[in-house]
Amino acid sequence: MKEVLAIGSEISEPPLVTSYQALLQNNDFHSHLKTESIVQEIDLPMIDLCNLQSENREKRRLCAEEIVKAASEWGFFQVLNHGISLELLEEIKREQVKLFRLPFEKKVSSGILNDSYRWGNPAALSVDQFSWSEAFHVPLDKISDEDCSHGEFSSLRESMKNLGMAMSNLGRALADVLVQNLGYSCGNFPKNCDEKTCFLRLNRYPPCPFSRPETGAACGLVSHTDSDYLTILYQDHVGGLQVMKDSRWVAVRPNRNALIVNIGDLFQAWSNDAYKSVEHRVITNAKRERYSIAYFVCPSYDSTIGANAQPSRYRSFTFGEYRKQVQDDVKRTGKKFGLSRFQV
Ligand SMILES: O=C(O)CCC(=O)C(=O)O
Ligand SMILES: [Fe+2]
Repeated sequence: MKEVLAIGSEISEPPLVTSYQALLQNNDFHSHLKTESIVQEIDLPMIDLCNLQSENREKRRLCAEEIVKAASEWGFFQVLNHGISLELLEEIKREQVKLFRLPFEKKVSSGILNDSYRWGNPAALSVDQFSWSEAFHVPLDKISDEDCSHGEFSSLRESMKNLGMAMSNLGRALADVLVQNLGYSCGNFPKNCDEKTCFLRLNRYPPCPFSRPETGAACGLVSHTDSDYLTILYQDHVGGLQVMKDSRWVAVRPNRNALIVNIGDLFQAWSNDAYKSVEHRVITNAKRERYSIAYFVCPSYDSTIGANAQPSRYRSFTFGEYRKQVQDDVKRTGKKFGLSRFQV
């Protein structure tokens, strides 16, 4: 496969084929493609959030019950009437397309969006750790930085700011429901989550010539759980997100009116496993590129995350310790061990 990247080149694709050359030449890759089973497409539980604001107490109670049930049984759900306009979501998608069409060289080296461009998976040691994607990963407070404006991208900055604010409100409303359900007051949770610690990630999954979606190969984003409290995701119409349900992968049918919400590791620990942080991954498409945007609710690194209920299934740890353990594990083994490292 041809993938030449000359200095000063205008090519916008990251050199994924070149970076995975050794893995692609390995026979394992082709046997891996054959071993996965067919993945069924499903609709995630759908929750209409207009009932959360209802004057009718019973409607509010039922809506909260649906959120709690989905967070406990699936760890993933979709929300409608989430308070973020379709216009804003479509606008950010247009801006995202423009951003990723920049030449690769520029994305890597011009410091755009807080110098947060990442691509592929440098830690990949085998085919199942293969990541066919590129992303910008920006803390909310850096969106407004001068560095992030970059002339032609001032409209991107504006829509990211608006989206960050709207997603932060939505995240808080959902966290309130989940916290109250466990009998705690919602005022101080999630603790120490603010503009410095929460971030937006703009994802792009280039078309992948090795894609076999019917068998679940190859990965745009390897199987993982999110290392945060809560994630809110907007995906385009292409599809590719898969979620682990009852020990099987299921493919999430895209819905342009809905946002996807998932529980992260920190909420699972905090809730003493009442809510589930579930493995998910993204499968590439052979012909079409895919875009998504994720908002991650994270606390400051010195925040302590412990389970509240006793006996606690987790020892108390800071978010900083958690991140470091995850990074060390990934570097050493190519895999994230996550919460299992902190179980008592
Ligand atoms: O792009 C997607 O659908 C999922 C992204 C995701 O899981 C993540 O960024 O952690
Ligand atoms: Fe994720």
